[in-house]
Amino acid sequence: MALRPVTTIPKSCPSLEFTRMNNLSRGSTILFSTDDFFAEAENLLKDTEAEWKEGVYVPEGKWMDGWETRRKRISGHDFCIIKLECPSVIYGFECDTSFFTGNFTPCVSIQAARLSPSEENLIPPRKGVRGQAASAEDMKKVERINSQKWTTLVAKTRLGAGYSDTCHNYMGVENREIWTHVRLNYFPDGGVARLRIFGRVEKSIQEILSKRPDQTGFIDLLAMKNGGYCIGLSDAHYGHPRNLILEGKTRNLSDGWETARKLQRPETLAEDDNGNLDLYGFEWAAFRLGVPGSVYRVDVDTATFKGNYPYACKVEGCFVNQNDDEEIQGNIAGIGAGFDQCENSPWRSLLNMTMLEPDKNHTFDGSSLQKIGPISHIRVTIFPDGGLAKLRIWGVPSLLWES
Ligand SMILES: NC(=O)NC(NC(N)=O)C(=O)[O-]
Repeated sequence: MALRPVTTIPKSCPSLEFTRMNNLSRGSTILFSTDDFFAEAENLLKDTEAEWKEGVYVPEGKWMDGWETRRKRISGHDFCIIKLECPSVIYGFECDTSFFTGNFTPCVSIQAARLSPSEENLIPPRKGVRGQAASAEDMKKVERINSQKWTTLVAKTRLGAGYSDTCHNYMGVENREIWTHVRLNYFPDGGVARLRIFGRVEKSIQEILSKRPDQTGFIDLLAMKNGGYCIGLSDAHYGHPRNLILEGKTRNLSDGWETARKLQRPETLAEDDNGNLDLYGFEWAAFRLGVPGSVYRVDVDTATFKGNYPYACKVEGCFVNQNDDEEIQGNIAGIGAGFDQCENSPWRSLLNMTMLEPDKNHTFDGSSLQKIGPISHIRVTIFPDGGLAKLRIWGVPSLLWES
């Protein structure tokens, strides 16, 4: 069956907000917390939405899905230290207080540091057990980290209670330095359900090349762990496109990018006399590659998308000189998305519109890919809607060509 594109007016690019970026809490670890009395700090980093369990109590009190400390009866305040999986630039945070209504932390501040392994070793081994608090001795050890190492990214800020309209508590960050650790300070105590750390991994090209997983010598130029991140999208109703660039196997639909069904779609689908199916729209997501390079293979994986895989997809690339300029990225992300080619669009087709199958990794290389030279950004468009599990852009960093 042939594909017959219909023209749809491209949606405008959503504003370039930090919440579109990777959630760096995935893969991060709690190294220390002053107090885990009601619920352990590890809950802050879970990649699932916070839950409420009506009527469930544990020996310490009400079961809560977050990090909740006891009501302080001594001086001081609670804090925890988080180790990021990779050195990263942080663009913003979300302190999600879901379900903490009478016990949320009234104020937080957030700091970050770039700690050497010997500085990290000053932090005592974590126990992380509900009902316990750090000993005075462990507190002293942590305080040996020079306080000058901690840069305040978010000054003391009041939080909203954990009701659906006030729980999000988004906080932007201007500083673009590279960090290895984050410190969340509660003033003075209480609970937060999730701390989402939005940003991008920053690794040297040498480090990226030293971990080439693929026999062919290609690296995934787009992978989150190599520095790729989302710069714009049309829809993320059930799953965010940042999931496409995560490492590892897809467990279920929540690990992928999934859009809503198109509510304005026709009541019945029709084929014309030549057997062409009328499509009725598209959705797109654009990314900056972690490393600019030439692409040799593209994997489009629909794993676990069985009744909701897209009918077809296409992949485009472009090369932008100032490839980390946030304003430029915001401007190019949605240009000419869908079927239309705008005159001023920098995007070139890498993989022309191709039909997809359910629950399958599709590999495209050789003559299925257009030769468009080195690129710094990638955009995937799906027709008309649905979801993808993973997108892998295998290639050779352009720096290799230059040296
Ligand atoms: N009902 C409560 O939530 N009480 C306490 N918290 C827990 N988790 O029991 C508290 O005082 O913050």
